[in-house]
Amino acid sequence: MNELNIGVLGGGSWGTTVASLVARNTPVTLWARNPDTVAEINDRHSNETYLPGAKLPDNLRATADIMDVVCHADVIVMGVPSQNFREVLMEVRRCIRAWVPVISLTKGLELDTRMRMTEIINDVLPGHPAGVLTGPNLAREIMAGQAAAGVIAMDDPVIVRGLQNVFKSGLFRVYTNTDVIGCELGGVLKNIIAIAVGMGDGLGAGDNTRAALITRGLAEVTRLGVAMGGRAETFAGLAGMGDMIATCTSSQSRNRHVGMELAKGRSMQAIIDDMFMVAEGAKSAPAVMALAEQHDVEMPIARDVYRVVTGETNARGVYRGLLRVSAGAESEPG
Ligand SMILES: NC(=O)C1=CN([C@@H]2O[C@H](COP(=O)(O)OP(=O)(O)OC[C@H]3O[C@@H](n4cnc5c(N)ncnc54)[C@H](O)[C@@H]3O)[C@@H](O)[C@H]2O)C=CC1
Ligand SMILES: O=C(CO)COP(=O)(O)O
Repeated sequence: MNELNIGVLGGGSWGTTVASLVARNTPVTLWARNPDTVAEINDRHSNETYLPGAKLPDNLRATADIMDVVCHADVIVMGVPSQNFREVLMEVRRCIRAWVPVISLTKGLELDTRMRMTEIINDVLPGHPAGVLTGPNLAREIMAGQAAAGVIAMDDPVIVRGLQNVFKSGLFRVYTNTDVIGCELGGVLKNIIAIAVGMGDGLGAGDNTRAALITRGLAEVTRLGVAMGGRAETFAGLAGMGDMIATCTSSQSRNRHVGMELAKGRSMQAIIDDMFMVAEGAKSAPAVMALAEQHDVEMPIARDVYRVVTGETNARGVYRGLLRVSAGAESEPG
């Protein structure tokens, strides 16, 4: 592969992990806004706050100067949370070079506009190829050297194959896809189902219940995703079912953790106040419900999560409701 300079923006769990993967293939610079994080990555090759115990590659360089990264980058990788995505892109716009692709790692929607991250990229940086790297990829596990697979999705089948080589390595298999909408929505929407599963697990639901929630959750996620322009088969792949399984069953998932805490009767605000990492599902829930309404798609599990997250009801009330609902055909909502 010709050497490309990759700029990764966001020094949290996933930005640092993806930068570490890329460092095996090509030069990479990581921008973190916190100077202490930058110093730790450069001097001690660690990021203990977000990836405790992980040894980062010696050739991973970090900087607190975003222009230092963007002005020289051949590819920009965005690893900041969804609600901060646009403001960081506005900075990127100041010196990004022509036609440099921008790849999102972010699994959320912008609350005010309900936009996906690649839509924001097209909005702020028109003409730059936009894509998403997604799939069942829990950061700490990947840093621990366990095998995983992801998907890179872009409209252009040639560019996406070129960028596949930037991210893939022996233990991180990267597939390509041209369904950007489907891949992106798979990552966004599973977070809400993971909150539902966390609530069930926290209330002592059984393995059968979890399997039912995941399966019916995937069905409603697929319905909205297809209504918004994604392909149904994408939701049966790594970006859909794969990420749904990983997030809904892992004790490492922040979204599932939120559900478990809600099951204790705690308020959303109290839970968020105790977390220093992002749980995108709680943030995106209102935007997802608005999109479901706009596209006339029924999402009963997501709606229940939304009602709990906004304090309209509590996890126990929703769980009792779930047991009362009578079922129709499996192909129907509900
Ligand atoms: N952690 C994981 O396993 C995975 C996370 N993701 C997605 O990646 C995105 C980022 O998540 P994580 O890295 O896990 O979150 P995190 O909570 O570990 O880190 C977020 C980072 O963004 C930084 N940040 C926040 N606002 C910023 C701003 N305005 N300017 C610059 N930096 C800012 C924070 O300082 C922090 O370093 C999320 O959308 C998440 O859903 C996707 C796949 C795996
Ligand atoms: O997206 C993820 C794994 O693929 C990470 O999920 P959480 O944000 O719930 O930790």
